[in-house]
Amino acid sequence: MGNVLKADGLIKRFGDLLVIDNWSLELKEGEKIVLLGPSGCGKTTFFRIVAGLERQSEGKVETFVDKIGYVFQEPRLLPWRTVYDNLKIILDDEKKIKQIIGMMGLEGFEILLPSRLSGGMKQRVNIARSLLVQPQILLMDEPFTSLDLNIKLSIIEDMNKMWNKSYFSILMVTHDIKEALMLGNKIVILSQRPSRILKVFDIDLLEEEKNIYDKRFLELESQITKFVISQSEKIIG
Ligand SMILES: Nc1ncnc2c1ncn2[C@@H]1O[C@H](COP(=O)(O)OP(=O)(O)OP(=O)(O)O)[C@@H](O)[C@H]1O
Repeated sequence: MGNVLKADGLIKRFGDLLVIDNWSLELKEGEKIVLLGPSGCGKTTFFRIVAGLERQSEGKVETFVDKIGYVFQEPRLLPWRTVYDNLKIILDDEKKIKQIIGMMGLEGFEILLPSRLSGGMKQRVNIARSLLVQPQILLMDEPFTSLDLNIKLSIIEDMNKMWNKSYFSILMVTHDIKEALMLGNKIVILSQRPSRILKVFDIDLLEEEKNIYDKRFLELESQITKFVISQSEKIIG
């Protein structure tokens, strides 16, 4: 498996403010990495650097693909266009649109305007838009923050099914350990700003263990929670 993304000794400052302090990270083909870190530690800044919207201060960030998708926290749908047309504007290909509508659980919603959709359905359309162009890397910046747990878990389940079929790489940012465990093959724990990579957890949960009541899921959740708390106590103490 080759790398699709590689960050090496990445440093980012805004004026005197050191935000990202020496991150080195590799995302491999078909890998799903979740960045878990406190507010303001530079997660969005990292995504902006990867997407070419921001420049690093020092170090290297390389991508080895030509298509990167970006899912923002708030769905950015055109309010005057239907669900179908919000997809068509990205890619005018009826077959692919129908396929993605099916995979993201949007059947029956095609002719509705975004104002008629729940927050979860809006985010499903938003993700469908990003996946329509078949990106090799999908960046997801806290896409489920405003959604109820059962809704976010059901969207992640559908995303995992899509990933099983097309095998793109995902880099997601979240504050939520359950969400991270449901999606990620790896969870990268970040410190407070100036942020460093504190630890990387390899997640080897089987498909049937990706369930918030599963014993191994709960064990991993508790292990990661303990680690995160021990780190924040170090800072407070
Ligand atoms: N263009 C900018 N100019 C100056 N400071 C910035 C700029 N962009 C971000 N910052 C600062 O960099 C820090 C990191 O911001 P960033 O949005 O990357 O954090 P984050 O980890 O994504 O936070 P959150 O989880 O709250 O979204 C913050 O202190 C922010 O104020």
